[in-house]
Amino acid sequence: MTEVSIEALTKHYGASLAVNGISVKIAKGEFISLLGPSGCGKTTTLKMIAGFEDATSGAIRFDGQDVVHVPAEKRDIGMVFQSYALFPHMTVAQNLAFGLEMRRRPKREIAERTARVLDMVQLSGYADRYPRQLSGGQQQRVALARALVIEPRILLLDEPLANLDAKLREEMRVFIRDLQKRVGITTVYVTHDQAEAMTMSDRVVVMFGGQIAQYGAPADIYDRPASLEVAQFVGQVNILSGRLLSTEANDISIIDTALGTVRIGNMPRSPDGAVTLVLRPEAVELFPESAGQMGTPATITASYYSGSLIDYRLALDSGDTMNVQTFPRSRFSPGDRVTVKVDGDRFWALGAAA
Ligand SMILES: Nc1ncnc2c1ncn2[C@@H]1O[C@H](COP(=O)(O)OP(=O)(O)OP(=O)(O)O)[C@@H](O)[C@H]1O
Repeated sequence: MTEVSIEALTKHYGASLAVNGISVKIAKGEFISLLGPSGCGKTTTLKMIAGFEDATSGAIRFDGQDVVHVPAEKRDIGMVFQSYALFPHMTVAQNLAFGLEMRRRPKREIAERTARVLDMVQLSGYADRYPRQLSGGQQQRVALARALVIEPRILLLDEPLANLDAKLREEMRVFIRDLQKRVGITTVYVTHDQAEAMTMSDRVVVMFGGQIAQYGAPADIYDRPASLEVAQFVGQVNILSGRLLSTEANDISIIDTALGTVRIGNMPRSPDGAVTLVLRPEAVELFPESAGQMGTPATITASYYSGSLIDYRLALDSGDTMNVQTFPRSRFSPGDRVTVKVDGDRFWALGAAA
């Protein structure tokens, strides 16, 4: 297993800055995702780790050794692309054997390793098929097998599931993650799909405009986003403006919001006392007004049913609007009067220390 350390890595394409001084440490055997919108520099970062692009400046270390000047073929990387990139005129077994033949491994070893890795990706019976005789998901598993059969130090995947349909994509997430854990290989995964990054990764690097906006465990990024941009990129969010009323001795701030007073720890100091709070739609509970619960009164303005969940839009009596997501246990209709309740620790103040 290999530790990867990226330090102040920068890439210019002419005058444009694709990657702007990013630093990331990836522990041995860790699975991290580079997550961000199109053009944020994910693929360029991956290509620099692989050695397909030269860095303009900065360091990339594998177990402490700077590989910036090591050519791609000597970096010992396994790579999987969105497009599979299988050799169409070769069978599955030949596709897998190719990298080992290039490394001049003995025939017997090639046969053994190919069979073992095909078994790992559950394609043992498919060795003699050609790529065109396989489904998209099977082709991607062959691409994964081909990357792993050379027993690389690091596995790099660039949007590997983007060509698959939604259901298969979800199955493949679990498949790749399980396989990665079994093999125990340090892995960097590029995606613009937040659900994919969240479900698969130990840690997620959120990138915007060539820079790192946040690097942390999925739950930290979701529950304690570093900025509004991160909060919005990784899920739906309600934004509430608040006003600091007072601060208690234990550094708990009391904040006035449209949902009542909220207590928040480690708040950043703002000169005018203004605070921006974020609240995930599923952190909100709704009760019929007739139930007489304590909370904030509101009216349902729209509802969207999606099977397992319902999304509501609602208008608070104060005039603020909110999105709420619930299980379809209690069904409300537009016009219904409701009481809104939120557990105090579900609020997150932007700029607060995580
Ligand atoms: N070979 C190149 N020459 C010039 N500019 C490039 C080149 N490759 C990438 N860029 C630019 O660098 C920036 C980062 O591109 P990159 O492909 O790394 O983004 P990305 O986050 O992977 O996006 P996507 O999800 O669309 O692949 C973009 O502005 C892109 O236009």
